[in-house]
Amino acid sequence: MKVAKFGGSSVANAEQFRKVANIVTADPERKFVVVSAPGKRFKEDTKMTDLLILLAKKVIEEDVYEGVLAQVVARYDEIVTDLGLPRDILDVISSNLQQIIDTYADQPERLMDALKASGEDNNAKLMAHYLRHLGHEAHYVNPKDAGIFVTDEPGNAQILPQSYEQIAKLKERSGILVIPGFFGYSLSGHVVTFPRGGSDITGSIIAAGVHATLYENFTDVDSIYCVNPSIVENPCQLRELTYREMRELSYAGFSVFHDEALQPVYKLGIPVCVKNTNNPDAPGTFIVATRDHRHQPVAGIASDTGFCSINISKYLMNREIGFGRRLLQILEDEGISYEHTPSGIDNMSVILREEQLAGDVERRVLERIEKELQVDEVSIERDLALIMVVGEGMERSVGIAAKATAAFARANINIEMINQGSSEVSMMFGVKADAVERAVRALYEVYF
Ligand SMILES: Nc1ncnc2c1ncn2[C@@H]1O[C@H](COP(=O)(O)OP(=O)(O)O)[C@@H](O)[C@H]1O
Ligand SMILES: N[C@@H](CC(=O)OP(=O)(O)O)C(=O)O
Repeated sequence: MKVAKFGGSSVANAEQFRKVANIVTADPERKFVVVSAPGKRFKEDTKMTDLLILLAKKVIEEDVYEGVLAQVVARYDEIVTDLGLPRDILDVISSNLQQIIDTYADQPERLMDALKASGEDNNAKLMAHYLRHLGHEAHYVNPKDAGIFVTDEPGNAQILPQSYEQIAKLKERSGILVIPGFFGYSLSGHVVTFPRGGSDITGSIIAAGVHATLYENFTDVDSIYCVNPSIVENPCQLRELTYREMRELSYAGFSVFHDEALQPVYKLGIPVCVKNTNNPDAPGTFIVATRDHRHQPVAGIASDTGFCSINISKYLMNREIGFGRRLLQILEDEGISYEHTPSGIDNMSVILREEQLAGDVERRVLERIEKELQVDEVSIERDLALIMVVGEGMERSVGIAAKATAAFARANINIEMINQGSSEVSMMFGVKADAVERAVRALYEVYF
């Protein structure tokens, strides 16, 4: 049995719904279908989730929200009308949205999560309805009914391990089961969403729970490419990636698959296949436990912007036992997570996402570092981008770093920092954000 997850672009309008129905019904193994909320229909379009976030903000700020609510319903109306489904479904959707607004008007976090989740919830109801309309046995399954129980962290849920036992029972149900992605329920019964892009996580949870033979992740590209296709035109397609490579690449910027979505499946060795809804005959990319990396030690190059580096120097830092711990404790006290900590004998840098230093946080952190650690100097370097070169074969290949540094030199790009983890599956380069695309292209030239 397979789990097929369809991303927002795959369910953005009626034409996409038809493609999904064709794909699902073409293979009787595709029993579990996970859907996202409608995504963008064209480049400048707004994703349903973003529309729902705007709606929640308007309600929270006690602003006029009816116009945005009407836009949300209009998107479903377009799908219902084009598919020729009965219009009373739209009344159910409208009253469901109004009920969420009325119930949680004075609980902003709950309202935000419930409205965000409604995007996938209503879309899953529509998809099940459409499959039945075509004559197939299909059922909408609410995540509570499926057994998806999560931590109570609004917008940042994590699956609770006890969920899997109940999810396994889905196998006993008949027909195609359509499950909304992106959210679960806390043990106290509240809707809680995963981080953005989290429908991939739902698909993986269901795949692990039912011990699927394959988790198919349908999106809008033929495969995972070795670099982001918006940076390099027509880059090489990857046939296979390992779980470790994909985890590193998605964390570092390959937004095609959520970086937290591999955790449920990798322990069970369930393969993931990323495929194109618009071209389902293309073989796609398989994410598996091992691959033959002899001919291609580097699997991919990912990049992301929005980082900064807190640079600290103190003479004889190397003699001060506990310096690193006390520095990281300051960040922990502020709830800040960090990415890397490159260090020298008398200096240490902490690289983190810039947005975490918003408001008063930056001043507090810098003051505490100066006062409590008695440093000689502390400064912040902004507008950094991180580039991650990833590949299982890098560990056994000589000259990978040399190729990168030579490529940067030829392109006249200054490397702000270099870091390599002990697993040697990845190598990180920090550059100024305005040079990142040139840097990725330069690396692509030498590795592929
Ligand atoms: N290395 C990569 N390979 C393929 N796609 C990538 C890569 N990096 C970024 N992407 C982007 O990811 C997009 C698909 O992810 P997403 O927009 O989340 O799709 P969905 O709507 O199916 O959830 C692609 O259209 C592409 O622009
Ligand atoms: N709709 C949610 C969850 C999701 O996974 O969407 P998509 O499959 O379109 O990335 C979001 O936009 O974050």
